[in-house]
Amino acid sequence: MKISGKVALITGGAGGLGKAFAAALLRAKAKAVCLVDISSRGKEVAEDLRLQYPPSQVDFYHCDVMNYDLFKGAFDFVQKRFGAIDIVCNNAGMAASDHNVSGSIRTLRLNLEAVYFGTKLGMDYMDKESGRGGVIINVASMAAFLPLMGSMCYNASKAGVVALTKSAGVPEQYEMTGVRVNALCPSFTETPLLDTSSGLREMIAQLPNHPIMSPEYVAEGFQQLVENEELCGAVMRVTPQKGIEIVPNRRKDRNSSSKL
Ligand SMILES: NC(=O)c1ccc[n+]([C@@H]2O[C@H](COP(=O)([O-])OP(=O)(O)OC[C@H]3O[C@@H](n4cnc5c(N)ncnc54)[C@H](O)[C@@H]3O)[C@@H](O)[C@H]2O)c1
Ligand SMILES: CCCCC[C@H](O)CC\C=C/C=C/C=C/[C@@H](O)[C@@H](O)CCCC(=O)O
Repeated sequence: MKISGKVALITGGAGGLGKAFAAALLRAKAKAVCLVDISSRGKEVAEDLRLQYPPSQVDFYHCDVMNYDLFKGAFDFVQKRFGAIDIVCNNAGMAASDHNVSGSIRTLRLNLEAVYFGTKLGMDYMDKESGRGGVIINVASMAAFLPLMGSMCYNASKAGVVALTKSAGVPEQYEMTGVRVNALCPSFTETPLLDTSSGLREMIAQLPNHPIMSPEYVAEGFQQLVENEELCGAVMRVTPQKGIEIVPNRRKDRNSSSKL
C-alpha cells in the first residue's frame, strides 16, 4: 500500500509506539491520522504531530477501546471526517503482574479482546464492498514467543493476538475483504510501558546483548507491514539481536485447498 494520501486510525496513539507509528505514516505523507486513546495526553501528542508534519491532519479521539460501542464511535468519527479508513493499528496495550488479578484480567481484555474489536471493525469499515480495502496491524510482542516472567496474562494476550491475526489474515479472508492483517512483535522498546512493572528495567539491563530499542526502529517494521502488499497474515519480529524479520508461515507451504 502506498501510504501517501491514506487515512489511519491508531489506538494507543498517545503512547510511545503509537506516536512513532503515527509519525512514520505522516513522514510518508499520509493524509490523516487519528490517535484513539483513553489518555487526554492524546490532545498534546496530536498537536505536536500537526506542527511537525504539516499539512497532514492529526486528530485525537478520546475513547476506551475496551468498550465496543465507544470504539465503533471512533471508526464512525474517522469515516465521517475523512470519508474513508485505509490503515488501522490496534496498538493500545497494558501489562500487569500476576499478583494483580483485576489488572491481569484488564490486560487480557485490553490486549486481546479490544484487538479483536479493532480487527473486526477494521474489516467491516475497510471491506472492499463498503470501503476501499486496507491493512490492519495488530501489535503483539516477543512475549508471545518468549514469556515474560510474572506476567501470564500479558504473555497469553500477546500470543492470542498472533493467533487472532493469523486467523484474520488467511488468503480466503483477504480475497473476500481486500483487507490485509499482520502482527508486529517487538522486543523491549523505550516507552512508558517499561515503567509500569517494577524491576523490569533492571531485569532487562542484566540480559546480555539486550539493548532497549527505540520506538522509531520498531516503526520501521510497522511501515513495512503497511506498505508490503505481499504480507497478509504475517508475523513480524523486531529484536535488537536479529533486527526486523518475518516469521515463516507454515500454512503457505500447504496446498491452497487445505483449510488448516
Ligand atoms: N514497550 C515495549 O517494550 C513493548 C514491546 C512489545 C510490545 N509492546 C506493545 O506495544 C503497544 C504499545 O505500548 P507502548 O510500549 O507504546 O506503551 P505506552 O504505555 O506508551 O502506550 C500505551 C497506550 O495505550 C493507551 N491505552 C491504555 N488503555 C487504553 C484503552 N482502554 N483505550 C484506549 N487506549 C488505551 C495508553 O493511554 C497509552 O497511550 C502495547 O500493545 C504493548 O504491549 C510494547
Ligand atoms: C511491563 C511489560 C512490558 C512488556 C514489554 C514487551 O512486550 C515484553 C517482551 C517480552 C519478551 C521479549 C523477549 C525478547 C527476546 C529477543 O530480544 C531476543 O533475545 C530473542 C532471541 C532468541 C530468538 O530469536 O527467539
